[in-house]
Amino acid sequence: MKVGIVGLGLMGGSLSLALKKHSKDYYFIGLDHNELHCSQALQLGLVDEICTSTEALKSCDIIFLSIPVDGIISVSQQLGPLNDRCTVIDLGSTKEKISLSIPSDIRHHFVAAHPMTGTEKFGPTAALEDLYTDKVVVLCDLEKSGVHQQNVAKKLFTDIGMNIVCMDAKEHDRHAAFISHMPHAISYSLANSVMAQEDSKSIVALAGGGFKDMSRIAKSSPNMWEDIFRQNKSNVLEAINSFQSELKKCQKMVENEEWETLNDWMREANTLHDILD
Ligand SMILES: NC(=O)C1=CN([C@@H]2O[C@H](COP(=O)(O)OP(=O)(O)OC[C@H]3O[C@@H](n4cnc5c(N)ncnc54)[C@H](O)[C@@H]3O)[C@@H](O)[C@H]2O)C=CC1
Ligand SMILES: O=C(O)C(=O)Cc1ccc(O)cc1
Repeated sequence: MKVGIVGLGLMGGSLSLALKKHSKDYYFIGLDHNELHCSQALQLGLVDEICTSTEALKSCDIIFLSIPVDGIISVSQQLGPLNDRCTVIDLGSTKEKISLSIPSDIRHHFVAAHPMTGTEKFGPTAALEDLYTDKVVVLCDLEKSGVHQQNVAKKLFTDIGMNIVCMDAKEHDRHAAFISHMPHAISYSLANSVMAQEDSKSIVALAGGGFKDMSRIAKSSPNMWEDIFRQNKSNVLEAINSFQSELKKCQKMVENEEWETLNDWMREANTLHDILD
């Protein structure tokens, strides 16, 4: 089975490691516009071969697009005619613009997927063999994918231990804005607001677990997140608005010394972890 991976970073590299762990029958061809990432991917054994154009991927059974979400749209427009059995799977964090932008003559080759797992690290050296194990992958607008392509994607994600959830791309993007994209916007804001007030010495001396937990994802790739905020702009703005209104509530309760109301508001927030844990 020949597998092409466009984008040899955290997601593409981890996928290669997970598939290799599951079976020895895969041969990986990698494509990445960063030469250092290509040599690191070869060195780390993430790919067997590097190619320099999408033309060389046309003989692959499966092609993964694991590059930032605007890149996914441009590459999918350059792929051109594909052989009948080829399945193209994108791993982008947004789904609606991607699903709608794939040229209609090759739309059935595509499966729009979002693995709900990742880290704040990026590049080939961030790849992890178990990143996908026991995690959820959302498959979007699956009725637009060919039957063969649906089956290939479902089998592959199941083989690496993932649980599949299906929904339409529009619905996905709204959920993702609240549960994933807004938390990243908040973490970047937290990091910048603390750095604007505190010098690095005090941050190092005083940073406790809570601050470290909340600012971890502020280390995430700006290139990746710029594209996500652009593609999911209206949902992200709605999510930020709703967060701002909660923060304003907190501000007002402290300002007006409404301690009991504040206590109830925090008790309500505590119940999130009855759902998550
Ligand atoms: N980082 C995360 O936790 C998650 C990321 N995703 C999605 O997965 C995709 C990949 O993200 P990561 O692997 O984290 O990023 P990454 O930054 O670790 O890797 C991306 C790789 O693609 C290369 N690249 C970028 N544009 C390219 C292009 N046009 N042609 C060829 N190579 C190109 C970069 O040089 C880099 O090696 C993104 O669409 C992201 O939204 C999805 C779930 C989680
Ligand atoms: O590092 C974390 O906790 C993340 O939340 C990573 C992440 C980033 C982007 C996604 O689309 C999904 C997961």
